[in-house]
Amino acid sequence: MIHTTGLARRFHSGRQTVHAVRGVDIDVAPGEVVGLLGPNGAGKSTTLRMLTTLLAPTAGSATVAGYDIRTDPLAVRRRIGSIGQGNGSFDGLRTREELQAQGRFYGLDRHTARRRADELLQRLQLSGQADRDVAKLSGGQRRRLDVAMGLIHRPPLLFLDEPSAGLDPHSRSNLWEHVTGMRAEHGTTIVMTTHYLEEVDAAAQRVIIIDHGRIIAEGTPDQLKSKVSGDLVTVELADPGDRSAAATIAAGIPTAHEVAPGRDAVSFRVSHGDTVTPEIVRALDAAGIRLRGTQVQRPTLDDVFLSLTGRSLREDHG
Ligand SMILES: Nc1ncnc2c1ncn2[C@@H]1O[C@H](COP(=O)(O)OP(=O)(O)OP(=O)(O)O)[C@@H](O)[C@H]1O
Repeated sequence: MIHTTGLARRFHSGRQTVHAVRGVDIDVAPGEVVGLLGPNGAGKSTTLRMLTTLLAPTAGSATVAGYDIRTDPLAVRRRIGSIGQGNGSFDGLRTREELQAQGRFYGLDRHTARRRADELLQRLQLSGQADRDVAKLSGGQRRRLDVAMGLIHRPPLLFLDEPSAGLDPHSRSNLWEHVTGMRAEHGTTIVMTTHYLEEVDAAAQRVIIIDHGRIIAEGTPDQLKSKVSGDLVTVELADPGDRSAAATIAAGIPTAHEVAPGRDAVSFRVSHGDTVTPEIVRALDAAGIRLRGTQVQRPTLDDVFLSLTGRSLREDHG
């Protein structure tokens, strides 16, 4: 669905050259949901703007939905939906009309455009605004209309650049419900960026981590997390006096590392916490050590970024 080779973009600002994207190779298969993750200024939006034909690359090549972004940008545009940062809607129309006009623009007949517009207005909680002037919508309502505009023609490939920005939690969850529904029903391919790591984690099958205009890692969220030092397993002891004996048993587990006895618990890292937990519970039980509980904490995508770069994504995004 997407194939890029050495895709790059630089900008000249004053005397300086900014290498926003420094040659990325991206392959996305039909039906995949891929998240682009990286700190502010990493090059995510620039990459999406090239793939959606809004910006010409300065080097490299890309085909999107079967067409070359350089030679066939119009063919690309007809096959994609794009919900970008700061998409503007046109003023002067009412909300429903605007959405229907967008559907008609993409070749839907009047009846289908109307039906889908009403469905999206309802899903994105804009039914009450259907007959209001677009110019009179609040910021959040306009944002939801932008989202609806990107979805009306049910594109086989959807780009979402920070789709949740400016949406309240309720609208955000409606948006994701609709997007995942589209994928389940129509096999929509989705490429997204979001600052909400939990959204990438929950929705993306594959994550591409970008930093300083380059891809520094990619894989499923689980693959990426398993490259980090592993899951944190904590066993809580009924008797704090058992902690050194428990720590010795934990240290004996193959692959266990960073064994840390606490006041009334012992924690350690292993690559697969869920499989190791029953093993340590059995070993502690056999040694007569009683437990109050166990916990397995999976690393987050932020831990992954931290281990790759020494910086936290959250430092940028709050
Ligand atoms: N039109 C432009 N002129 C000059 N520099 C630009 C331009 N657009 C982007 N840049 C620079 O290119 C780099 C990458 O920007 P980009 O917007 O792609 O990052 P991003 O990963 O999407 O960040 P964010 O998460 O903040 O949206 C930044 O250093 C940015 O300042």
